[in-house]
Amino acid sequence: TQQQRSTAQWRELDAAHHLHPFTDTASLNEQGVRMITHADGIYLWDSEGNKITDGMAGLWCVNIGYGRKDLSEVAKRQMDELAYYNTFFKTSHPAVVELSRLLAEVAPTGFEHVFYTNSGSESVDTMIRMVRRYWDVKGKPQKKTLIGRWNGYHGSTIGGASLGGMSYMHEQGDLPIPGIAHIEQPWYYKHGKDMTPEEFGVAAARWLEDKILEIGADKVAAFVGEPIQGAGGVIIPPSTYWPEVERICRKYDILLVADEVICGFGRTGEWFGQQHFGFKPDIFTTAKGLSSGYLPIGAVFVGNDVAATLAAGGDFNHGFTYSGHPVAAAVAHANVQALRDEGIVQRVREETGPYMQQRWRETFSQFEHVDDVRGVGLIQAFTLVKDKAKRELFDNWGEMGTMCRDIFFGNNLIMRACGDHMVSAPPLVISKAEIDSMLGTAARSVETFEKKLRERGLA
Ligand SMILES: Cc1ncc(COP(=O)(O)O)c(CNc2cccc(C(=O)O)c2)c1O
Repeated sequence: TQQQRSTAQWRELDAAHHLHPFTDTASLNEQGVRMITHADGIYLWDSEGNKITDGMAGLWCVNIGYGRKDLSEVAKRQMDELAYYNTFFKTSHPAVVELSRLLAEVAPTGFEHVFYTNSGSESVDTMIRMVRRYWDVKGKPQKKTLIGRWNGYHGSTIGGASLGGMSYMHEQGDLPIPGIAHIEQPWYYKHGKDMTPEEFGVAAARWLEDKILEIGADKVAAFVGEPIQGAGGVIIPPSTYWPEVERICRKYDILLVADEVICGFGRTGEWFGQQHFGFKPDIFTTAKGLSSGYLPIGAVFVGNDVAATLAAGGDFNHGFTYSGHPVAAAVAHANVQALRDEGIVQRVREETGPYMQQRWRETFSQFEHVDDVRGVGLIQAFTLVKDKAKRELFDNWGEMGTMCRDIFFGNNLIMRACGDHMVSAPPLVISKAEIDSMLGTAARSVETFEKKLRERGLA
């Protein structure tokens, strides 16, 4: 078993040797990390024995919940049988075949083919290369540009970070790469002005048409978007947005790609977010809930006509050592099978999702500095605002979110601050009683936050 150390010793060694993602290392090392040592269901425990409610399912990924010994048993059995072999050079293995069959079953109709990666970013980079290859094979090699949204998130590889619309990422590494464009995000609360949500949804989709005409449809390869923008702060487009986006993509003959890394595998109550919004992409990218984070694995679901076109093009010169890794594939198979056969996705759609959405709105609509209370299935958020009546946001975007997030964390409830949006995406196995308990803690935390605002004369 693991070497037992004091929290202080863990912290010291971590500070000495471990570089964390998306972190200001110097400031982190001043405060020291929180050592998470165990987890079960929707709960984490830290090295000081504190029990923490994980309102974020890790990083939006532990859909099946923590502590599933059946998954660790599958991992051990597969590792003992075949710990690794590759899927290059005309070889395959039972684990990846069984996973591929299962994924074709749970996928929306028209998706029979899956390409494997190790992460969401690698799924996005794979998609970028597939999309450009598709148009080469179609004899339109000048169709290269992919359009994403500002404040969209598609990962941290060169391609994913370029396609994403986080400018603070573009500034580091001279991104975006050539052939990437962005349009404004469908954030009704900020851009909706005097339009109804339905009118705004169409208007926001038309921004895509404007961009296509600006670039030239003959140069545009694809439009890429998350059904609901996750890391951008749970930006839920009006119902009219995605059908209008799809219509525009068909009109100008550009591929439509859904990034389902967060929305996939039951998060919205449907298997995939595209089904909640009623649109059909040509390709979609996944990771996270595919294995519930138990092992790193991603998958690109390739629509039948894109798959046929790629196949007609002979060698597709792309792939990874661990594409279809046997242990990751076996665990993903067990995870997806459980999400389906234990009725977990169905329960989100029919029971716990509706319950969370009702209780979430009841809990947060009462606060003076909370607005745009929103959510679908088990992904939900609200925005911290300066003046609700005027729909006025706070200055210094993100400062209030950080302060509020720290209050939550101090109450042993993990939520995520994306700017001044407070967001939550708990494991899909959360019960109604656990929802009530989580929201009780959350309400107390927001009360403390508003008290702090008044003390600082900000409210
Ligand atoms: C829509 C989407 N696409 C791609 C990725 C990249 O996946 P990988 O990280 O596995 O390469 C993501 C990942 N999303 C993500 C990753 C890490 C942190 C947070 C956060 O909200 O704090 C969000 C994502 O949300």
